[in-house]
Amino acid sequence: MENDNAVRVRGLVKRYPDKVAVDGVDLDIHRGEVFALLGPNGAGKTTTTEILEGYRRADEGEVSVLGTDPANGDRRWRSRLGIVLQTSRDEAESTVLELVSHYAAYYPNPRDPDEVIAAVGLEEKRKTRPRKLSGGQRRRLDVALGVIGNPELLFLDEPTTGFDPEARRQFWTLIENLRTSGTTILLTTHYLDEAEHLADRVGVIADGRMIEIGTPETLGGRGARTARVSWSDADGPHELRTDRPTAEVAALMQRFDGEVPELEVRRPSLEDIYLDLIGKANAADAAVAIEAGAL
Ligand SMILES: Nc1ncnc2c1ncn2[C@@H]1O[C@H](COP(=O)(O)OP(=O)(O)OP(=O)(O)O)[C@@H](O)[C@H]1O
Repeated sequence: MENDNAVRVRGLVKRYPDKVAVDGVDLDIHRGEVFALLGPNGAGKTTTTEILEGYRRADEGEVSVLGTDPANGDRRWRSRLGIVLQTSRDEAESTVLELVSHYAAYYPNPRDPDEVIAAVGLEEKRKTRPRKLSGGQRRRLDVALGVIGNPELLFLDEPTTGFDPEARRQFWTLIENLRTSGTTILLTTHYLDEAEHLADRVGVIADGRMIEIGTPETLGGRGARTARVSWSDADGPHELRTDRPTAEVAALMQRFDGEVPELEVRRPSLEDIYLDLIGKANAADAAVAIEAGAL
């Protein structure tokens, strides 16, 4: 029987000749959640997801995706996945509608091509050939092809790279709708606001290792970190750190007898926390290298 997790990974290792790309990763992705994998360039995100998708073989570890080891995944198993790769395909001579319909025919239980095209905001481009689409529109087409098979688990590798802000917001709505309909989603992204907006949980990977997994609100102790209250007066800008920002703001209001100039209350953003985690991981690696006499 399949367990409750869409993805279960234990001790995953992948070595390339001159690099350990994935170095003992553990990961659970619950059914129905949006999980964002974050990490700097070269951290091992794509390698990890490609192993989950069955495109690469693990060297060590246990991997289960929808109850199956991807190394043994058959066509039926594959039809339950949706995959949106980083680089888009270039099917030259079909229109958007023809292409999406063509992909639909590969799946036992596809979505309606017109509905999917509308959901990604390409209705007006139904009759257009992909090479005539803008970069952002092509990405939407990629997403349409990824979801046409009505996947239980959708892999999205940097899906909104090249999107304008409006397209990104529309895409987020699409993902939220997929999540509502029960699709499990593994997202890799370099946009921390995207992870914050979409993900139930995020995992931060650096140099092949999973440094931390948590919700966007609590990662790296974020929820417990102190707030910064800043304002200005005749002496210039001021800032203080406090666990009781409301009381500080109330005191400032009294002092200024109303409006506090340039008042701002700020808690660490997910980006602050992420950079902190990555910085600590780099520092730990450097310390190990010094100890080993490598630096
Ligand atoms: N086919 C390969 N042969 C050799 N080394 C590889 C291969 N694919 C990836 N690597 C190396 O493995 C490491 C992890 O790469 P990976 O593509 O998984 O990182 P990533 O986190 O997805 O990065 P990005 O954010 O840039 O997409 C990198 O150092 C990369 O150079």
